[in-house]
Amino acid sequence: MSGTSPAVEADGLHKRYRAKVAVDDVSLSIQGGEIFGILGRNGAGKTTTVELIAGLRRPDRGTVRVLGVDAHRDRARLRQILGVQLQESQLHAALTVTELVRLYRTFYRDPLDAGELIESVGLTASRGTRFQNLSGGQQQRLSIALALVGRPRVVILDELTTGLDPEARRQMWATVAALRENGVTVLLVSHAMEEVERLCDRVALLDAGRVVALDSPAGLVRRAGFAQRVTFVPAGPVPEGLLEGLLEGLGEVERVRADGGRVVVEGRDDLLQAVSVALVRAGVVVTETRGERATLDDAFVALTGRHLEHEEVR
Ligand SMILES: Nc1ncnc2c1ncn2[C@@H]1O[C@H](COP(=O)(O)OP(=O)(O)OP(=O)(O)O)[C@@H](O)[C@H]1O
Repeated sequence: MSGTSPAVEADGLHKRYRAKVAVDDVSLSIQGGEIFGILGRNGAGKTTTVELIAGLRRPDRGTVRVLGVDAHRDRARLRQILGVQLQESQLHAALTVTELVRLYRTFYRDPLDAGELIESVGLTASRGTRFQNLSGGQQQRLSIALALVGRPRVVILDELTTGLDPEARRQMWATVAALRENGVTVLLVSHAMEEVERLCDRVALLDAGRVVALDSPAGLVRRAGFAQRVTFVPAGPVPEGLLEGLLEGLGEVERVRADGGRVVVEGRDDLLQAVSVALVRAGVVVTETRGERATLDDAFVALTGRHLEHEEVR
């Protein structure tokens, strides 16, 4: 591969399941050594997109090249350069960690050493444990190990931290960051914006099968249209329009709106300080004051009118 040709080039991908268009004209160009994220709501078409890139599904239209290899015409060569960890991998439940790694080693010409690989994902102490008896986090780590066993130059990881506790999630992020250090290109599918913001060099936001924006995480967050947000609840009744009038006069404020009982102020710079001082000076008592940066979710709302993550009932 020359230094400038992309590691993954997907062009005009389209996939329909009967009446449902899952992927609608998706084109992506991923550079070597990038951690590239695909972020979207449940059902946005993320998994279908990466299955098309991995050569596991045939597109109705469009082409995929991974390091120059046609993903649909040359599956045998693709398998040697691409590692794939998909959601809910179907592994032989009765085999142990070591047995599974040994089995997968036989699929590749120049596989990694079994013991070193198991060590690198922190499973040495569990190497004799059957897959079905591993914790969720251990199963995830094993599935990453199996995606890496053939020394792939490109790796696809789909929802790698879903269902993991915070500690296991952080370990997984460290594993992915280490892949980039070794020059591996990573295509990371997620609906968790924190994960994508931390790890990815660039992100494609997918909605209803289409790429609605593609940029660095910071570049995407700028699409939110504001940098800071302050919310608070007035302690008592406030005459209508008073707060809006007071706050809209501040240089840092871009927008003020009511959201139920809360007041939401969007703007920039040290918004929290500016708003707090103005409220104190005007003698308005407030509670539950919170200042936060704009996130990828705010950008997603600005682009699509909907939130990224479902409002799940907890
Ligand atoms: N095998 C299939 N047959 C029919 N419809 C499918 C099939 N696989 C996916 N779909 C539909 O296609 C759309 C895209 O699904 P896909 O799994 O690619 O989305 P996703 O963004 O990965 O979602 P999730 O985050 O829930 O995994 C969804 O509406 C889904 O219901």
